Amino acid sequence: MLTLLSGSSNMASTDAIKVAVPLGLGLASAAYLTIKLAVGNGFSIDKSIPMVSLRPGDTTHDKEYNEDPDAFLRRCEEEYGPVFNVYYTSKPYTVISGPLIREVFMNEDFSAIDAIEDLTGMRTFLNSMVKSNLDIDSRTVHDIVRDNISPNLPFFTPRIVKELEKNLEKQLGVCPAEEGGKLVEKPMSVLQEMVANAMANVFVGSEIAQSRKVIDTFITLAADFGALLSSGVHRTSSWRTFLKRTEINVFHPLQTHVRVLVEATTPVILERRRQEAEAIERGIEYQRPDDILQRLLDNVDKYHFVDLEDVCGHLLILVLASVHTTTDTSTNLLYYMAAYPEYLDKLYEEQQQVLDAVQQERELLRQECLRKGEPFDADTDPSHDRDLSAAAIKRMVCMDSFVREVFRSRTERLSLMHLARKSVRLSSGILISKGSNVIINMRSAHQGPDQGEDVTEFRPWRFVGKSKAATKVGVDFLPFGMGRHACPGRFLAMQELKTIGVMMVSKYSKIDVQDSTKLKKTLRSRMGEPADTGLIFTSRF
Ligand code: HEM
Repeated sequence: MLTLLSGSSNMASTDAIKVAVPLGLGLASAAYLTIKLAVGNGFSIDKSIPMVSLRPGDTTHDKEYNEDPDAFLRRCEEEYGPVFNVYYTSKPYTVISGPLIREVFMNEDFSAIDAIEDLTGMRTFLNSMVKSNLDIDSRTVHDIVRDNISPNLPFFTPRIVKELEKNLEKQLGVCPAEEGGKLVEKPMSVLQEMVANAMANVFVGSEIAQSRKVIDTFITLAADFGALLSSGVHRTSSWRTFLKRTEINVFHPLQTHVRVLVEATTPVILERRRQEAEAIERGIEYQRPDDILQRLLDNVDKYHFVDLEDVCGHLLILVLASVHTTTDTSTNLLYYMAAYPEYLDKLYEEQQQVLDAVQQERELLRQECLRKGEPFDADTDPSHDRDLSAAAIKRMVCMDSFVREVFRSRTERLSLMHLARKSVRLSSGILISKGSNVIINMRSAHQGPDQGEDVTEFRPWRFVGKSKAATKVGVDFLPFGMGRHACPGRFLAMQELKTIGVMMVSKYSKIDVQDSTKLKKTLRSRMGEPADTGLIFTSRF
């Protein structure tokens, strides 16, 4: 049986660390975008790869890119074709565009995790929270999500909806039109509470999720992690990097969060064990709590965990991958709703139509039950007719398309770098030599011919009727990567994002941006970049 606690408890206060570089594991590349680095491995040795010309006075391409990423990349593609070299964030990258992108994601010799590790030393930080699965290529967290979260979303959805609703009510509530609505200067903090509580409920169960300390850990972990990471990457020499990594290895600063989770989970696990033993003694079936913590405890051998600290460390890696990414994108979704108010009523109408249809179908089932003299069950209980179930949300195709279009429009144009572990020759004949870095031209993917018309415009119904659900990854949709390493949490993330969207349009008829001059910049903000203007919400009723 799993030992609850090991003897060691390397701890250090993270109080001194105030700098926040928000981060999710899968989006470590996004964190990378927030930091400028002056070291690199050099370009591929293939001299046929063209180098993009620099503007007079520029020493890297950063300035030109940042002024207008689309215009810069269009120029590069027109002048040099699909593969070209740039200095981006002061670092040498070979940009891969169009159909060749697939060859990067489908070839295990290109490693995203190596590229991130090379830049940030992220593994040292993650490994400071866990004791097993320390290999850089470990798939454990991926497998935990794939095996336990994605297939069980319909069961988790009612809890997610309840938490999102409760916290939206608590944080925002009624915003009367006659009072001019309610200004929220930092909408992200509203979403943070909603998402952290929903995730906590799924990950550790409702009892532990009631702990304010646990919720705070879910919220601040990404910031603390980002702070450590950024202090690790502002390095000028390998000596400083070595010192930083040694410090992490010795003091384990993220252990503060592990301790919080261990302390909160220990009494609950002991009580669960007591109840299980009692059930066995009485010969009755033990109702296993349905959360990820319990599933991990039940599969200690499968995932090679060594003790509860280790289980909690893995849960926190999951938190890192999920809470901030989902909070950030749902906040951004609200800014899109503010920017395109003309679409909100259609989204509201869609949800009413779907819920009406579900209600009618359930009414037919009820009549059938009455005819047969059978009692009502979960599928027929009238009090759940208008629940935002996973099945109901799935039928809201306009909302799905809206969210996919937000991702298509917002996603950073150069992203998801990969390091070549071995030299790779692309089908075009170009050689990406071992140790060099490639980066994906998202513009070519997200504004390519597959996207239909007006590819530079926001067209929220672009994907309706096209069998391109927001979770469907491919070379035409890369916010979650693709191939073997594609984000396994996207099903949960999308479920939450769409639920948040549905709740927002049903409760609020209008979302206005506080300072409309800042709106355009906010829509294209990078993952983790705080919006510097608030939102004004007006209740629908
Ligand atoms: C809007 C929210 C999210 C975005 C934009 C996002 C994006 C990404 C991206 C771009 C990757 C890297 C894919 C690649 O290397 O090709 C990734 C990986 C990952 N994501 Fe997410 N993610 C989100 C939410 C989540 C959630 C909710 C979870 C967990 C429940 C999660 C768990 C993971 C894990 C475990 C990986 C590593 C997969 C691997 O290396 O095999 N993500 N994510």
